[in-house]
Amino acid sequence: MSADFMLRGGQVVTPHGVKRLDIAVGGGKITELAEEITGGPALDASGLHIFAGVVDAHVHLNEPGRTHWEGFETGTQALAAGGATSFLDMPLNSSPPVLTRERFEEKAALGQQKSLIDFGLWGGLTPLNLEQLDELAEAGVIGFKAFMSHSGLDEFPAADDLTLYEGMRAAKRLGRVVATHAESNEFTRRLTEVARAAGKRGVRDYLASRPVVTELEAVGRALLFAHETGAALHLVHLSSGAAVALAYEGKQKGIDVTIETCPHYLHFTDADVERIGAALKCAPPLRPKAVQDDLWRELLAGHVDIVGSDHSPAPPEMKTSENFFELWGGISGAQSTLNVLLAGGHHARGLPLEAVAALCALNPANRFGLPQKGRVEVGADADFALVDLGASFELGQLFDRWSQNPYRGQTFRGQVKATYLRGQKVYENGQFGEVRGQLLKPV
Ligand SMILES: NC(=O)N[C@H]1NC(=O)NC1=O
Ligand SMILES: [Zn+2]
Ligand SMILES: [Zn+2]
Repeated sequence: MSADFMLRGGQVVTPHGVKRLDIAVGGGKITELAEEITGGPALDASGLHIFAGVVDAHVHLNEPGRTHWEGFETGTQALAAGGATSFLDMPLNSSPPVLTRERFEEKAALGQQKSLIDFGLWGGLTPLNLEQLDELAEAGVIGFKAFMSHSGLDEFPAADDLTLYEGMRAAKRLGRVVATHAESNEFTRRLTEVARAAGKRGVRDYLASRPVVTELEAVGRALLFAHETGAALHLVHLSSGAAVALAYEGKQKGIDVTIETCPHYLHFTDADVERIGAALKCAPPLRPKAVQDDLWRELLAGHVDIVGSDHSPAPPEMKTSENFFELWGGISGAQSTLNVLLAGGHHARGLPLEAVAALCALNPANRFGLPQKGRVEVGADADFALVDLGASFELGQLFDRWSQNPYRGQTFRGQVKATYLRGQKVYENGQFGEVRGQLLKPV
């Protein structure tokens, strides 16, 4: 196929290392990678690193039903500005949540109208919809998301043990992954009740109501069920090095498990929650520095598979209260995953660039059945994030729905200059292209 254009002169971050390569793009795909490709037209990428577009496996865009919290338009602008070319949307906090084929089709249609980048949809696994998992798989969900503790929304109830176990049996049969929010319901609910009954309402009281042991207990149980059912398990947003270590032990014993953490656990600590407040409330909560150090150690050892943003904004009135327990739990981070991995990972801790690319692009694409995504290789989609690796900057221009973004004003080294989706420019210098995303189904 003749090329539509070339990207010339860039340092290309391939799964096999960083190389000075030219890239030819034709029909939205990468058609050739070579040290020198002649012909034109060409874009000059000299001085830049070319990463595969980020595949953000964990995003809440809340449309339909809670578009005013965050929707496809602003949410995907933020993602694209952060170098993402695809994302996997969670079945909540859109309302009603994606528990049936009908809700899947509804959200898929909205995304195809409004999303700037490609997207897949998670379906829910709750006690309400065990009977609908087959139709969701047939419709094309990436996998099934279950909460092991209260989700924050009564319309998406937590999966009790039997629901989770039966859900995993079904997922195994259907060839889909089960993703779990792993915090113990028993533990977190009781600790919350006791604290609130005693009139506690501060940041430290909230943090103390969700200690690491509540995460470890749930991770252990999810691993047990995955072991017993043979299901593929994806542990979302692990917040502690100990939880990663426990899950990695399970993986080494042969459990089919992947391990996710989020940029906020890598970039912020409990001390930041005290300083910044509501914008950093999340569950599981941010941890002390020593726990964060453990988490980085696990990540640098290669025990973390995926870094996803868990972007989950809410309107300011839900992020404003004298009582920290009453605030919405969820962090706005769609735009800054690469920044955190490049500054905190590559520059500060020596994380190789191909490991950065694996964590936020290649590994999620592989895990969730998207072989055309997440890699700069011939035949893959021409999805790129063009990065000025040496540029230090203050993150000021944020495109997500609300201003309560804890990354505002943070300084990073490693800046996304432009993003290409299937060969089309979707973002450059604060401006967005006319591109529209397509629905991704796992193969
Ligand atoms: N419902 C929802 O978005 N919950 C997310 N927010 C958060 O802080 N943790 C979550 O799981
Ligand atoms: Zn969660
Ligand atoms: Zn989430």
